[in-house]
Amino acid sequence: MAFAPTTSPISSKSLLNPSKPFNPLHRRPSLPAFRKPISAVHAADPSKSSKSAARAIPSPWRIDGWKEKKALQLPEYPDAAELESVVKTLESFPPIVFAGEARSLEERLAQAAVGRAFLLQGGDCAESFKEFNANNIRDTFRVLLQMSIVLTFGGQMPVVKVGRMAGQFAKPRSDPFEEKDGVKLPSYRGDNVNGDAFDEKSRVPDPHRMIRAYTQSAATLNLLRAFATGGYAAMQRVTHWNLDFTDHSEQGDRYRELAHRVDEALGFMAAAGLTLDHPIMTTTDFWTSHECLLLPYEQALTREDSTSGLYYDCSAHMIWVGERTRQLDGAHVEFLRGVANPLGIKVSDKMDPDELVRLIEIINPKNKPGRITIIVRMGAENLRVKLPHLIRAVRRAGQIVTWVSDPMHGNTMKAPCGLKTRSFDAIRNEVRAFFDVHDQEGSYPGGVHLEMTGQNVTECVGGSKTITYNDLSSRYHTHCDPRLNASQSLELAFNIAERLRKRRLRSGNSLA
Ligand SMILES: O=C[C@H](O)[C@H](O)COP(=O)(O)O
Ligand SMILES: C=C(OP(=O)(O)O)C(=O)O
Ligand SMILES: [Mn+2]
Repeated sequence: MAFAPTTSPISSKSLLNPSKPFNPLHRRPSLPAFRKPISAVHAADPSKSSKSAARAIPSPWRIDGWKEKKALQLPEYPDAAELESVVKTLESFPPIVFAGEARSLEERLAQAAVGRAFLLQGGDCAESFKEFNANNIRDTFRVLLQMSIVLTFGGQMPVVKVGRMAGQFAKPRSDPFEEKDGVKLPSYRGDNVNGDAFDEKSRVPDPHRMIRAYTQSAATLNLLRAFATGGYAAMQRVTHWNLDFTDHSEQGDRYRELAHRVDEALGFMAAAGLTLDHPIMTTTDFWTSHECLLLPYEQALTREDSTSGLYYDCSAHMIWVGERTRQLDGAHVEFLRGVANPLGIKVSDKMDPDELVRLIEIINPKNKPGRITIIVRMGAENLRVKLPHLIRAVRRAGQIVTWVSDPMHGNTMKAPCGLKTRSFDAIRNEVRAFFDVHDQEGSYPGGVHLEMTGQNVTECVGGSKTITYNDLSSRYHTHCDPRLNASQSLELAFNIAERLRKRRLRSGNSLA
């Protein structure tokens, strides 16, 4: 349970000494044994090239070893001493999450890898300092709860809820500069780095922003924990989670109908004498995640876990490497291979199957189930062509991964008004293609990764409460990419639930 007390406290020794060298291959014998590491298999196979054998013996990992590699998308801070002092301050702060929580998420993701659970990962493209308030946090949490009920009902399997929340503050950009009316300035890179106002001062990277991001993440997680365990998320409140503006809409009605069915089932269970006040019914599991981009911040929050001897990036339960920073010999991959959190890898149509296998081998040499989630984001058409090759290569290599669809980032376009948008139809089509390919390949669609909000924004076009290009500017609040609003998110959840239901009926499979 993510928000239950951890069984593996962080040692004070490690808090004082976060930079002790550590080799991820030297794990404690008490850890569960998994399959033979793939690197070991390769090393023992004389037919493998010496290049492959060399890959099998990675150099020992150090917490700051990434600094010796090429790092893309990192800001250049004007004052190195100021950066150093902020990093020192962050190192002295408590971790935001505990290692034990990350481990329990990894176990859940291992279930999703084999079709026994489904990941629902969602939240803002970029959290912001300006929009930091309780209502925003509550509304996104609430729509995720609603979606998870819809998905649980369709799939009849546990839904693993992970927010792009409490730390999603740093953004990679396609262009290092932004130009407006003949003025050229460095691009906005997320509130953890610089400001989004279009003036020279705002765009200068400021390390002190990392302190603000840390405190906002801690406060956000505190409220999420309170909602998750303090009664708000109790199953008996399933009919209360409707958002005001979905009250009189198609998606609101569909949700209400389903919530009443759940409510009736709870009534039946209570009448039959089953206790509904067990924590399973009164609390929920919720984890946090963000892109592991701003390495000085991530390093500063990385601590050695005294129980396992492993290093965890305690800025979030799960972190992922972005499409733009996943180079095999790059700084981000170097950092990630040494932290024991469950990790995501974003994958576009540019990913070559062999490269994916090598990347997985680098960051999961022990082939630990649940450690690697492949987040596919390439648009429906590309996906139908490319994903089968990726699935086959990974399967051939014997690697265990959780396949997840991000139907957002391969579908970004410019509306005639100049705003970035995404069409609901294109998003739905990519999810559909993702399920079709897994049906065809006999593999498992393990989850979805969405940019979404509980607010009634107008950022993506389409959906049953149709948003047109003309509507975009009325409530376009995102700080980076366009998000699904609450109604569009629910609508997509109903679509996905239907696919999960069909798979379940076809396989005659139930978890019971
Ligand atoms: O969120 C993802 C990326 O940071 C984003 O898609 C980049 O957007 P850009 O192409 O406007 O830089
Ligand atoms: C930057 C992101 O995605 P990608 O790396 O897939 O472009 C993101 O998830 O916001
Ligand atoms: Mn994005």
